[in-house]
Amino acid sequence: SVLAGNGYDVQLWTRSAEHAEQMNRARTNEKYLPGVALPSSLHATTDMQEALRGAGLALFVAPSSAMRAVAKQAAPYLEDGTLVVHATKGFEAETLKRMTTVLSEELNRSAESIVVLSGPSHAEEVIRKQPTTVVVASADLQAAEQAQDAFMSTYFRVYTNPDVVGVEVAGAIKNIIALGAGLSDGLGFGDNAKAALLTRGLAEISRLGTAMGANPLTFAGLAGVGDLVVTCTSQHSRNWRAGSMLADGTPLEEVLERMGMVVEGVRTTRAANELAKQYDVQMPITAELYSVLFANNSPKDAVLNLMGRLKTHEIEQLG
Ligand SMILES: NC(=O)C1=CN([C@@H]2O[C@H](COP(=O)(O)OP(=O)(O)OC[C@H]3O[C@@H](n4cnc5c(N)ncnc54)[C@H](O)[C@@H]3O)[C@@H](O)[C@H]2O)C=CC1
Ligand SMILES: O=C(CO)COP(=O)(O)O
Repeated sequence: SVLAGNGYDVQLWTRSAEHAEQMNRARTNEKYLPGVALPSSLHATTDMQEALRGAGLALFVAPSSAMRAVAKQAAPYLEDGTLVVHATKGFEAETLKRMTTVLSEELNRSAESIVVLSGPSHAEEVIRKQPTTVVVASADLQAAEQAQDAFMSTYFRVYTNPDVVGVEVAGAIKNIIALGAGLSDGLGFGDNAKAALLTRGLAEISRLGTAMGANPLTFAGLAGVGDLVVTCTSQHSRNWRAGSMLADGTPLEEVLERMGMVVEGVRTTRAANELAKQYDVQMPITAELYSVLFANNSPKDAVLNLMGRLKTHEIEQLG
């Protein structure tokens, strides 16, 4: 909708013929964003070749679990001059790879040329043209600026950042913290607990991100603090909602079924738990979430474990 509003002809690819037909007929997306009119220059299709023919820009936004499969389907039709952007928040579960790596491998182009778009941007608000700010990151500044120009509008402000690793890690890990914030609210804890989760969650994001090569300043930006705040506090957040349902003892499978939309934080918790080992960094909130999601630990015990950790410094001591 943002791109269509900026005057581009947009082809929205979906695997579901029924969904494409519904959107083209009713000019709304009843399944995911009901009741809001879609721009007239947006056309839904299930034909990947049609979607990519002559495209100036291709935005990949499948769930992380489907990114490789979707990129595989796109690869034969993607033209050399098409700018590749993605807005997916997660890692590939089996390989722990970031999304730019997965796209680079499947699309047979350098990871440096790919752009990631991230930041606090719930679709429910963007489609209603509510003021939103995001960041586009790429090792190639020209590519980032091309994406910035394409998406920038009166209600959608876009910043560039060269730190792809930082932006991708922040976007993925904040979903774990949002699950925790939902759990905390669901357990009836207050604002102090949520502020603690956000702040110590940011410490976890920064620790893993910098170990993976990110610029620590990225985590103070839109992809870091910005997205953490929105996902931990917004009524729209799928991860927050899933966390709050888990708090009352609803089994994970049932929570995911009831959500009916991707809850990236669940798979990301597994991936981040592995990455923490690989990079030898402490991620206590992630570890407790892992134990709740995958080892039947109770949310209350997870809180007790976090509060009962050995005393430590807030930041590393100098000298
Ligand atoms: N919803 C939001 O406000 C935002 C979402 N994101 C990110 O965008 C990504 C997608 O999230 P949502 O659109 O919210 O999820 P969603 O669950 O609402 O929609 C996912 C779409 O992907 C399709 N899909 C799933 N598996 C597929 C496959 N194997 N092949 C083809 N299509 C497949 C589904 O049919 C559905 O149309 C996630 O990584 C999320 O973190 C990022 C910013 C904001
Ligand atoms: O990343 C998002 C907003 O920026 C969406 O988060 P949820 O998946 O928790 O809704």
